[in-house]
Amino acid sequence: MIPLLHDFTDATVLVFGGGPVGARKARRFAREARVIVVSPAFADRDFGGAELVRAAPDADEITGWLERAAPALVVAATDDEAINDAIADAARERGTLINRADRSGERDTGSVVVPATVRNDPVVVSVATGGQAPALSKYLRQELEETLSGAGEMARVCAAVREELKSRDVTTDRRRQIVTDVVNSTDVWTALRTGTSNSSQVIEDVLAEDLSTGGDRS
Ligand SMILES: C[C@@]1(CC(=O)O)c2cc3[nH]c(cc4nc(cc5[nH]c(cc(n2)[C@H]1CCC(=O)O)[C@@](C)(CC(=O)O)[C@@H]5CCC(=O)O)C(CC(=O)O)=C4CCC(=O)O)c(CCC(=O)O)c3CC(=O)O
Ligand SMILES: NC(=O)C1=CN([C@@H]2O[C@H](COP(=O)(O)OP(=O)(O)OC[C@H]3O[C@@H](n4cnc5c(N)ncnc54)[C@H](O)[C@@H]3O)[C@@H](O)[C@H]2O)C=CC1
Repeated sequence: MIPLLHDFTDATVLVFGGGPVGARKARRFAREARVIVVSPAFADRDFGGAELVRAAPDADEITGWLERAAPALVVAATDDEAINDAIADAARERGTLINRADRSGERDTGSVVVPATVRNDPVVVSVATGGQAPALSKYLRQELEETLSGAGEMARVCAAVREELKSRDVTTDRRRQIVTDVVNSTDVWTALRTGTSNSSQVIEDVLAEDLSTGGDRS
């Protein structure tokens, strides 16, 4: 499987199953998509503001739900394997992406996996284990949270520095070198992580340094 980032803005995600797993998937997609969760019962969990629809569709009613909701992605998170099979079949029939929460290993066309994800916006890192050890994905996600601390700020610093240097009379090679130096600078990481210097201060310092070295460091 090959990881891709998918923009779900303005799209609908249809989740079947209102247990803890359905809730987790709903929360995940609700940060971007319109999420509808269909289930006869709902766990006392946070569904991320998703629309909850109380119903227990039979296998032959699933296609109707997909036609009405026209989702970009369907999540099968019920505890009924036959229903999950019907959901996967109906999604495949429509060419809709399908995530089965009760399967790992071999996957059919159009099926997708939800990886463990850590964000420090706009930076995002996802982990998967080929379905072999979701608990390991979760563990590594927790480990990565520390590594990613300050990475969002660092991304904003790099973007601002690149933008500003593009408008100055600086060669491409030199611009790339400066940005690479910033990313590799322990001092900048420490400043951003500890808050001793904020991103605008760091940007100012880096650009002042460029001016003072006359732009001929390449
Ligand atoms: C294939 C996949 C399909 C998919 O759901 O997309 C899948 C399938 C299954 N998960 C199962 C079990 C558990 N899943 C978790 C947790 C997570 N599972 C997630 C993803 C995935 N799970 C996809 C593969 C990702 C990969 O490749 O690693 C995460 C990363 C993302 C998310 O769901 O949001 C989220 C962590 C989020 C986080 O915290 O960061 C825990 C731990 C816990 O709940 O604390 C357990 C119990 C411990 C264990 O068993 O490992 C079972 C057995 C069910 C049973 O025994 O009946 C199946 C079915 C099977 O294996 O057949
Ligand atoms: N991918 C993952 O991370 C994990 C996946 N699983 C798998 O996911 C399944 C769901 O896990 P939980 O949420 O813990 O189970 P659960 O049993 O707590 O929840 C299942 C939900 O499906 C609903 N449901 C039953 N029939 C339905 C129908 N016809 N239409 C819509 N909803 C229906 C139930 O009312 C219940 O709310 C498990 O059976 C297991 O196979 C379990 C743990 C983790």
